[in-house]
Amino acid sequence: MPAAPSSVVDASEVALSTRSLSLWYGPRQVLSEISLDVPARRITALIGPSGCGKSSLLRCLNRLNDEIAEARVAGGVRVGDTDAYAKDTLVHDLRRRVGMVFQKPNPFPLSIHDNVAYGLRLLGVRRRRELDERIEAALRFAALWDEVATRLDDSALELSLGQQQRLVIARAIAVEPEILLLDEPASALDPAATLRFEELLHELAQRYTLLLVTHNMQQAARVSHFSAFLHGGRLIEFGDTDALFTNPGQRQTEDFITGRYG
Ligand SMILES: Nc1ncnc2c1ncn2[C@@H]1O[C@H](COP(=O)(O)OP(=O)(O)OP(=O)(O)O)[C@@H](O)[C@H]1O
Repeated sequence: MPAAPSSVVDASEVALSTRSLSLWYGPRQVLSEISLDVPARRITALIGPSGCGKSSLLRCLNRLNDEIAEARVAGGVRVGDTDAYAKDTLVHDLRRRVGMVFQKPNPFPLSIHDNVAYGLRLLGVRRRRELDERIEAALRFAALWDEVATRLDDSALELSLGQQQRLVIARAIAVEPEILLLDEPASALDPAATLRFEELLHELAQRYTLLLVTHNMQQAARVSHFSAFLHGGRLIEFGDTDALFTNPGQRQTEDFITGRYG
């Protein structure tokens, strides 16, 4: 694939890339020719006004838009060496490699243990000991183990929202993804849980590539290494977060981050 015009990183560090990615819902085009290289093991924030296509872009990356009958995609998405839209790409494998966390925590109505075991069992992990070890490792990495170790058989729905969001992260990382797509994952959390969650994002970025949609500019500036600004379904600017926030290259970016619109 040719290099993205907005490329800011060495190709060896790219975990996921899009080339001229466009998306339509029926006749309406909502993404136009997006070419983006997402750096590996870094946090990239996707920012932009409501309706600019941030969630739609995330859903193209693990092919969740396949579930929307009228959605049509053009252009390319690569995850590592895999062409996400190739005929022989297995969608369930792609979604294991590219996990997703939504705004509202969505634990299954199962026990805490079985939520994290879910994907592992689908992968064929059956032995109790291996399951338990991997569940503990995932819960520890998601900074939830200490709070749930003695109540793994309780319903996940009894956890607080902040705990549920960390459980969903544990569920996602238990199957060893490469990339986590996070769609406003902290917006339902209170300020203390949000701070805690942001610390967790930093921990996660040591091992995984994170792509984070956020409406909160302070959060984008605080937690992300790179930022991509979308407007009207187009990628307007992509770069190092500090540089983009202090010295935006485009007028539209400046207007957005200074709160002049959106
Ligand atoms: N399933 C769908 N069918 C048709 N149109 C859709 C669908 N989902 C989103 N859209 C439209 O696509 C455009 C982009 O929406 P999207 O949710 O991706 O934007 P966003 O930047 O994530 O917005 P927000 O910040 O408000 O969450 C919007 O105009 C929206 O109405």
